[in-house]
Amino acid sequence: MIRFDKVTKRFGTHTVLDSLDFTVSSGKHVTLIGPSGSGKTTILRLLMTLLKPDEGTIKVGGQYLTHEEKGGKLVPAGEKHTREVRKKIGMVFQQFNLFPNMKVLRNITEAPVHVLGMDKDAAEERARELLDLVGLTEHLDKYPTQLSGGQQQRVAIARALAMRPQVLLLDEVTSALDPELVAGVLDVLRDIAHTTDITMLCVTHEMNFARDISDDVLMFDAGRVIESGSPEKIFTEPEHERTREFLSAVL
Ligand SMILES: Nc1ncnc2c1ncn2[C@@H]1O[C@H](COP(=O)(O)OP(=O)(O)OP(=O)(O)O)[C@@H](O)[C@H]1O
Repeated sequence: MIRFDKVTKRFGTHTVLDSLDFTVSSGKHVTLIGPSGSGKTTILRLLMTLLKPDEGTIKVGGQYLTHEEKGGKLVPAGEKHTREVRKKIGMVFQQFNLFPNMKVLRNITEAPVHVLGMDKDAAEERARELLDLVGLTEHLDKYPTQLSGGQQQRVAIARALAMRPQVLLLDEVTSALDPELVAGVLDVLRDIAHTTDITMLCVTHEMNFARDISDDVLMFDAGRVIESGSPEKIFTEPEHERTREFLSAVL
């Protein structure tokens, strides 16, 4: 579902991703862990097309994201092509990023109606289902500021799902929350992971979160995946010295 093929990303002379290869199969929940500044968020920003790779290709759902095939050749993608492929991806950010001037229900229906051209009633029906899924049915008529951080993040999850993405990117989604609100958000994500066939790629510093929802954990260091495997393997029997050092610092 996601394929990075020899992706290099530089900021000036700093090579953040160094000929990076990795894949996330359809329906899998994969977590990226690794030291701060190692390039995890850069991977998500590339997928959101907020950044472009300097070298290499990225595929989502079998289609090139930043390139397209024309006359048998691979050329940089036009905006229309990128927008189409990008629609397969939803993202939840650390800082919820809800529209402050819109009530909860409208936060969720806005993009389906105005970007996908969905019928307003159908979008509202779907939004109500999603609010039920994230446990916020009784809050649909409130503004974001009337909700706790955990509730706002659950709205942000519903909003991302309203676009019916095939892939959900989660960037440090619990790190801006007070500790007592983390569990509610994790429960919702666990539920989504277990009851839908959505592909998930998560970046997190919370190892319990990684353990809870991942099929696979990718340990990332100096722009490359240095080790990958099931959460049990990575957390209990890491093979690589850098993984052991990293885990002993964070666990
Ligand atoms: N727009 C940018 N311009 C210049 N340098 C950048 C930019 N974005 C990221 N970087 C640098 O790229 C490196 C990787 O950043 P990134 O945010 O991807 O790391 P990370 O692994 O997600 O870190 P953290 O765990 O702290 O969020 C860092 O050294 C960062 O300073």
